Amino acid sequence: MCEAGKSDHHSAERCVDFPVSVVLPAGGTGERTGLQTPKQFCTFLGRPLISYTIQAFESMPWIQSIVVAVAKENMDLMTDIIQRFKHRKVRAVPGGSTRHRSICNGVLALGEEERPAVGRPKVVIIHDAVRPFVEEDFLCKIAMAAKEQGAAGAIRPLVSTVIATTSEGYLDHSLERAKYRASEMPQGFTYDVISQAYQRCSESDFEFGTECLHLALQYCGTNAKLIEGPPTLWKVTYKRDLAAAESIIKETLSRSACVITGGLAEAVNLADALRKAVGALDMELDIVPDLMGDNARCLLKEWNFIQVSVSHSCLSEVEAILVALEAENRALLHPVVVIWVHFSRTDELPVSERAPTAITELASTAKHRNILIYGIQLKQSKVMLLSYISHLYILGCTHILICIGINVPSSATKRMDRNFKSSVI
Ligand SMILES: Nc1ccn([C@@H]2O[C@H](COP(=O)(O)OP(=O)(O)OP(=O)(O)O)[C@@H](O)[C@H]2O)c(=O)n1
Ligand SMILES: O=C(CO)[C@H](O)[C@H](O)COP(=O)(O)O
Repeated sequence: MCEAGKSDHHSAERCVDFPVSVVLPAGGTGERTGLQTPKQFCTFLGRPLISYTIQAFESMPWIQSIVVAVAKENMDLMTDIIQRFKHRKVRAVPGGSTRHRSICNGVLALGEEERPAVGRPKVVIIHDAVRPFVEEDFLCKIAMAAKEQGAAGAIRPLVSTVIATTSEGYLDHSLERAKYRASEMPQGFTYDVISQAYQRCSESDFEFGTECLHLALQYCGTNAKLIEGPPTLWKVTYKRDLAAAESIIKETLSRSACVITGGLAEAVNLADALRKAVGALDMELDIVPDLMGDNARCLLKEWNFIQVSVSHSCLSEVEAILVALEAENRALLHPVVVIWVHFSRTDELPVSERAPTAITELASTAKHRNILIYGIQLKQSKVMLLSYISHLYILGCTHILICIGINVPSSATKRMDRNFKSSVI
C-alpha cells in the first residue's frame, strides 16, 4: 500500500485508482443546535456549512460523484447552493425520516447514475454533511481499506467513560474506556456491501440504528477495518460547534496556499524550502508548476496563491492567475491573497522601476474583485533568500508578516524590512 502524503493529490490518485463516490446525509433538522435553520445550511463567510463539506470532496480528483440527501422542503435551497457555489460533481436526492433512510436513498441513487461517464462506484464513502474538515490523505486510507476489507471507518479515542444506567437512573455498569472507541465519519464500503446491507436490514434498523458499520457486519458478515482519524473529524452537533467550525474555516483558509513555480528549478527549490519551513506551522501548501489541466483543482479551494517568478516577463504569470480565477468564476466572498515572489538577478532593475503602472493597475483592478496582490522582490543572495522566504507567514487574509531574525544579522534584517515595505504593491 502506498503512503498518501498530506495534500499530495498525485499520490492519492495513484493509490485510489478505482471509482469512488460519496453520500452525504444532510436531511436532518439539527434540533440539538436549538436553531431554526438546520446546521448544514448555517452560513460562514457567506457560504453554507454543507458547501464547505462538498468542496472538500469535490477538490479531490479521484472522487467521481457526490450525492447529497436533503429533506424535501430544503431541495430548492440545496439546488440553489449547488448552482451558486458551482458544485459540479453533486446531485441532490430526497432524504428520509432518519439518517439511515437518508443514506439508503443516497446509495440507491448511486446505482441509478444518469451520466454515462460516471459508472457505478467500486467504493462508497459515507460522510455526515456536518463534518466539514475531511482530509484527503485520511480519506484515501478509508477508501483503500474499504476496497480491501469491504468496510472501513474512522475512530477516535473516547473523551468520557461510557456508562449504562438503570431505568431508575442509577449506575448499572461502566465500560472500560481503554477498550472502546468513538465511531466517527468518514466510513467507506464497497458498493455491494453497503447496498446489500440496506436491502437486508430491518425497519427497526432504519428507525433506530446509528451505525452503518454495524449493518455491514450484521447483514453482510463484513468486519470493518477501523482507522484512527484526526480530531478535526468531529461532528457539528451543538450551537457552540458552529462557532468552532467557523473559526477553523477562517483559520484554514488563511493558512493554506498554492505555490506556482512555472516548473523552473530556482522556483521549485524555493517552494520546497518554503514547504519544509511551514511544515511545523500547520500551514498547508500545494506546489504546482501551473494552474492548467488537473492543477486547476487548486482554483476551487479558496486558498491563497504564491506565484514564484524568475523571468523578466513575470507579471504575466500573476495576470494568468487572475484570468484563471476569473474563468473559474467562483464566488470570492472573502479576500484571496496572491503573493508574487519575484526573483531578481542583481543586474535587473527593481520591478517597481520597470513597470509601475501595470502593476498598480493590476493590483487595483484585482482589489475590486476581492483579490489582494502583494509583491515581494528578492535579490539574488541565496543565503538571504532562504532565510527571508522561510519566515513568510500569511496572517488572516489581508496581512503578510515577514519575520526575519534567524541566521540573519540584524543590520540585514533592517535593510530587508525596508526593502519589503518598498516592494509591497
Ligand atoms: N433524517 C435525517 C437525519 C439526519 N441526517 C443527517 O445525518 C447527519 C448526522 O446527524 P445529526 O448530527 O444527528 O443531525 P440532525 O439529525 O440534523 O441533528 P439533531 O439530532 O440534533 O436533530 C447530519 O448531516 C444530518 O443532516 C439525515 O440525512 N437525515
Ligand atoms: O458517528 C456516527 C456513527 O456512525 C454517526 O455520525 C452518528 O451516529 C450520527 O449521529 P447522530 O446519532 O448524532 O445522528
